[in-house]
Amino acid sequence: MNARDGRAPRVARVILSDFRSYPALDLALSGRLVALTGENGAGKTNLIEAVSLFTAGRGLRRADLAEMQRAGGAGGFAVSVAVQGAEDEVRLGTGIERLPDGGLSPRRNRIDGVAVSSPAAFADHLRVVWLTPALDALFTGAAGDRRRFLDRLVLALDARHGARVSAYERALRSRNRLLEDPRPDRAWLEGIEAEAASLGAAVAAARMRMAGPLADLAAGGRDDAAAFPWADLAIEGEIEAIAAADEAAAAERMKQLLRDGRPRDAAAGRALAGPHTSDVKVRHGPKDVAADRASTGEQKALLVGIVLAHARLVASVSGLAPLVLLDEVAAHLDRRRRAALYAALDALGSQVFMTGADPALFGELPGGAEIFSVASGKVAPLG
Ligand SMILES: Nc1ncnc2c1ncn2[C@@H]1O[C@H](COP(=O)(O)OP(=O)(O)OP(=O)(O)O)[C@@H](O)[C@H]1O
Repeated sequence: MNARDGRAPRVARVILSDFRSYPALDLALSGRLVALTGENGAGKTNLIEAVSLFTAGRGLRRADLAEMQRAGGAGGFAVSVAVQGAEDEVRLGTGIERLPDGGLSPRRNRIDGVAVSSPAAFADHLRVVWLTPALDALFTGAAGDRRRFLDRLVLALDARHGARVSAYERALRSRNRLLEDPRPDRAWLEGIEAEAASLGAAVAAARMRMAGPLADLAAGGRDDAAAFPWADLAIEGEIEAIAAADEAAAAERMKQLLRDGRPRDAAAGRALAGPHTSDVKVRHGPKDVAADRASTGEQKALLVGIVLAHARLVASVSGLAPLVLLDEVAAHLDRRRRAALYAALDALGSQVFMTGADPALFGELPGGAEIFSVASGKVAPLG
């Protein structure tokens, strides 16, 4: 599906109150390409982090909410966005409040002023995908970071995935605690292992449901394939491999792994097998990207390729062309790749927020793009 044929919601206004470096901001946006420029520490990432909160999870820094309240502010913070959809505008709000006893409220989320229990509800109105410098080490860093990245890709499609992963990890922890007892209650142990097994199989199946179509979509001729080649994400996990064909069989296998692994896991204090230990092997053509020592710019181009394919997948599955947040991406691409990126983003139909210290990075942006300068908690059009 061409994203332009579907719904392509656009953030038309961002209002921040006591969010990180912003005491108060009310920013109107008229376009689909938004570039934020300004010196290091100016607040560019803070602004796109605020927008990233309108997804399931904790946003693009994965920070604690308490950390987001402005230092020196009254306590708490509020972020809201006006999202212009195909027919109407909807106001999404999130934040934490300072309570009379001095503590902080739980996160409060609202859609058009009506409370919703979880940020997952925002997915009906807005999907958001992002690429940040934290992902620069994705190919060469720890397996846990690749798993989290994979789960984030799934989460943008299926807002329940976060709860599924947390429930699986909780079940494993309960089972591991039971194993600390030399004579654990057998029925209880089997019950909790069965629960962990079915949750683990569901996590694995959700990953595979995302990875297959992502690869298919990336393989299907992209104009930008020369600039942003496809990096194949091969999930290396036994349970995932089984779950791809049969989730019930994966749950059975996982149950068996837990049962057989009891002595070993008890000694280790953790479960040594299952989808929480899977890895993602990233290949570019016949090459293993980690072992191949691709340059920083080449790795960035591969990451952009993944994000573009993911944005297209989110658009085709959800019917909503996602908002794309690209933090400090442009600076790491050569001129040819920058031009290809801007053309690809323009064709995608998504709204895009980009950051970069140097306004010259955004020189090739198509007409209609808005470039802002960010400084000391203020955002003003450049020009
Ligand atoms: N809770 C907070 N309260 C007040 N200020 C904060 C808070 N959290 C972060 N900041 C400030 O925000 C600034 C960082 O902003 P941000 O990361 O958005 O910068 P940036 O413009 O993206 O810079 P760079 O180009 O270096 O990435 C820092 O000066 C930091 O002290």
